[in-house]
Amino acid sequence: MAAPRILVVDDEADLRELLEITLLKMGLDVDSAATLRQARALVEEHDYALILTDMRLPDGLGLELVREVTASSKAAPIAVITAYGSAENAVVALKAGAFDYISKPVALDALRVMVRSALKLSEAPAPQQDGSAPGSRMIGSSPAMQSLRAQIGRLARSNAPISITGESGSGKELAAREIHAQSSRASKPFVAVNCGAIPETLMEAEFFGYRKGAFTGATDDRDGFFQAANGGTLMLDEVADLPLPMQVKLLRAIQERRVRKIGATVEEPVDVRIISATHQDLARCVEQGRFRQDLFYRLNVIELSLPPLRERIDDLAPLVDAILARLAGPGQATLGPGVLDALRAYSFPGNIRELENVLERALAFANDGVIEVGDLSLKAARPGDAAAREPAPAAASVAPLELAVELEPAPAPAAAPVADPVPAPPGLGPNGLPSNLPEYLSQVERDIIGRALQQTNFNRTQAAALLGISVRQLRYQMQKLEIVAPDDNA
Ligand SMILES: Nc1ncnc2c1ncn2[C@@H]1O[C@H](COP(=O)(O)OP(=O)(O)OP(=O)(O)O)[C@@H](O)[C@H]1O
Repeated sequence: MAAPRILVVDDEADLRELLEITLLKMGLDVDSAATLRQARALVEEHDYALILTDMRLPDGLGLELVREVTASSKAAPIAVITAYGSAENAVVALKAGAFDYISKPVALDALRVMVRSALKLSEAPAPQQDGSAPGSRMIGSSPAMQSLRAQIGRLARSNAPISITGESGSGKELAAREIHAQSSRASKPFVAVNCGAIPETLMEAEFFGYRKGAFTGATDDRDGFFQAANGGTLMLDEVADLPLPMQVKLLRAIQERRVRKIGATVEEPVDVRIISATHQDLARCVEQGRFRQDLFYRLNVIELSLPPLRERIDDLAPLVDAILARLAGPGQATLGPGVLDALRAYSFPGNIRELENVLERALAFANDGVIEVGDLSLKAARPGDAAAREPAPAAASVAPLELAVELEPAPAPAAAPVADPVPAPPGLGPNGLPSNLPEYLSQVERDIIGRALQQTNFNRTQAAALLGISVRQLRYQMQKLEIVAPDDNA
């Protein structure tokens, strides 16, 4: 079999030669061009496994070649070589369709990694006729889903950072996994990190790892998320929750493609593709000074927006079938009359995760695996639920099982003093005082947080805003008080 053929486009003879030698040593065939004109002629004539072009050429910009190659039917992966410190150029090239970029002075180890990654693209599994990838878990064939699949297929052929936006539970992580699975990185790890769930003090160690003895308790060397995802994809979920000091460190790691473990003296190269996701408006976070503009610019090279379930309601029936088959076994559960219509009429603020929870709960109530409208619990919260004690907006009407269990009222309160106009909260003794103050306060806090979550349909950002605390504080309290939201177990 012929060796893959690479085209190097650079007017600097020394650099061109260095690249040629490196690629030849990797067992590849190499053509080279010193101008755009020469490059165009070669691209016309041959099929390249990778094109590597400098940004500035004597007769034009490498960016022009990026645009032409990306638009052509051949669509070979094309990577750009950018001058040191010109991050903007790299971002512009990635947006124009470049597969990846490499900065001058060219680090040969990084070059080799990039070339191997490009070569693996041709080995990636081919999409099926409907545009879905083999083994895909993504269900739906609505126009919105078809367009999403096509975008995912294109994005999988690049190393550019992607920012996925979409409502809670709309499938952001699933889309990120799909991109990874269809990419040349598929055989390497996909690591998803919930940025809002890591205590601030542990962040650096979690992301970059540490050396033995770096701090008290560091009894062994440990890798961080970057090392764990090396060669693969690192998904930063709820990226808007990253504290500002960590944003600076993350930006550096992304730009330099190197990280330093805590306590280490040298940096190590890492090759990860970053996919970030949030249900917040990151641009707004930038305006509000909560998110660094430079990091936003770096993460947001390509945007992928996931439609909410209510905007692709045609997908509801196949989704219900697939979820029921997964939960009960194929053909074991069916829908009674009117159930699909009831589901179609519902707005699903929690999207597909909420649909999964609704069906799981309904199955628990269903007789002989036949789900009736009444089993869906789409309208009223159960008596005794936190939501039932407080008027909640219509959208928050589903009483999720897990939270309901967690929010079960505390042991029956003793009678409140007769003169007291306010009913005594649960857990108070006959003297109107709690017998265990910390336990009592935890219960009050648990109850209030539960109500805020119910009212906002488990949107942690909104719940935190209602309570005047940060999302981080809310997550921390939820963890401490063992409040489990339905989506935590999905
Ligand atoms: N198109 C789809 N087909 C089948 N299942 C889906 C689809 N989209 C999402 N799901 C399922 O819905 C659930 C939620 O998806 P996912 O975790 O990807 O959402 P998310 O947007 O990342 O959520 P969050 O905003 O809470 O981080 C998962 O169980 C996922 O497998």
